[in-house]
Amino acid sequence: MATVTNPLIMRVRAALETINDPASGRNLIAAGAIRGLAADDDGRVRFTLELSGADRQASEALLEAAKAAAGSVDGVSSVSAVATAHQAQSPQTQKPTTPAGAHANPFGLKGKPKIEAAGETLTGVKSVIAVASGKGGVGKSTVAANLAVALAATGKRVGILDADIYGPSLPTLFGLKDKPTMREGKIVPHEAYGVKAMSIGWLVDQEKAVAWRGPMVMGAVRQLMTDVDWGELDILLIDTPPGTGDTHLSLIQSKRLSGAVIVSTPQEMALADMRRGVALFRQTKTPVLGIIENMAWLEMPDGSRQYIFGEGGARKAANALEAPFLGSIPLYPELRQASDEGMPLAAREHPASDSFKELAEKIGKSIDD
Ligand SMILES: Nc1ncnc2c1ncn2[C@@H]1O[C@H](COP(=O)(O)OP(=O)(O)OP(=O)(O)O)[C@@H](O)[C@H]1O
Repeated sequence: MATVTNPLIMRVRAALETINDPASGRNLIAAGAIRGLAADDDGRVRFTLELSGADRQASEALLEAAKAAAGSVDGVSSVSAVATAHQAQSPQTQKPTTPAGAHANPFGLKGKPKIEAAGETLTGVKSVIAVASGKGGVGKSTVAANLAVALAATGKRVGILDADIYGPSLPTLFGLKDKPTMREGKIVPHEAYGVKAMSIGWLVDQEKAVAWRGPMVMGAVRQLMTDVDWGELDILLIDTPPGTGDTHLSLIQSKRLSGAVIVSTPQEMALADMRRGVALFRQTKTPVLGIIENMAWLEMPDGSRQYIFGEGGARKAANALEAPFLGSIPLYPELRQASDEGMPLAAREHPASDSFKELAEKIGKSIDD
């Protein structure tokens, strides 16, 4: 294999390495799916995405993700790419109800109901909103859980689905340890703090989940969207794993996302990853409802602010991306403590609750408009 020395191409390759090919379980570069990658002096990048185990819908989603990843690289002015997918199954033999590349029953549920076709899922749910972050550990799950509680307090019927397969935190954040029950072949979500709550952590043994590859992850996400009895909801928040991977692709493929909210700290490293997330959602025509800055500052006893991760970075990045800036959540030791104790701070009196309430009102309004 020829050695790549063009720095722009090397950066694009690195970006493409963050996208997984669910069929092979390897990243697009390692899977050899990227062919003819080239860039000219003006930063115009082109490549062909060659997939052998994906159907048209899956390859379209992967193509969009690959274009978004390449397009988010510094120095890239445009991306031109096409997919040449070979059908994994012929149209006659392909089952229309399970997307190609997705494992049909990763939880091994007994009496597993039929996975419905995309478009028929979550019929009682008005808006499905993904909560995403480019980087891990920025407080995405904490924000999602508290936002759900704050949204419920505004009178909306709210559900939260913790789809962070490799690090589910909702059981801890809501203090719910018991597995959910089944009713008429559907999983019944827990109810806590006025919110219907479901976590992949209740269904999957964490030690096994770390070894899950793309098809299992995609199947799990599909099942969580279709096999949970959400009933009638105004908003379903989906807490996704950090980065842009199989979970995001499954959600995009389901065509049920009404929008995405992106959480970031003001730190430049987190913002760079956040831009990639924004690019993915935009390229797949998922509206970015806005950006939330978490851990924005630490309030000192004298009332001054310490900007531990830098000042105002997420607001500036949101402006540059022309995405709505929804607001900032400071660093509150009580927020961490309440999360560890399984009692979301948004359910109590605290300045953080006011911040979550403001965010909830903005998000509620953006989906009502
Ligand atoms: N504003 C905040 N103030 C204080 N602590 C916070 C704040 N936001 C999050 N935390 C704490 O930071 C840690 C990481 O938060 P969290 O698990 O929500 O991040 P995440 O982005 O969802 O992580 P992952 O990458 O594992 O999905 C937790 O201990 C949480 O309690």
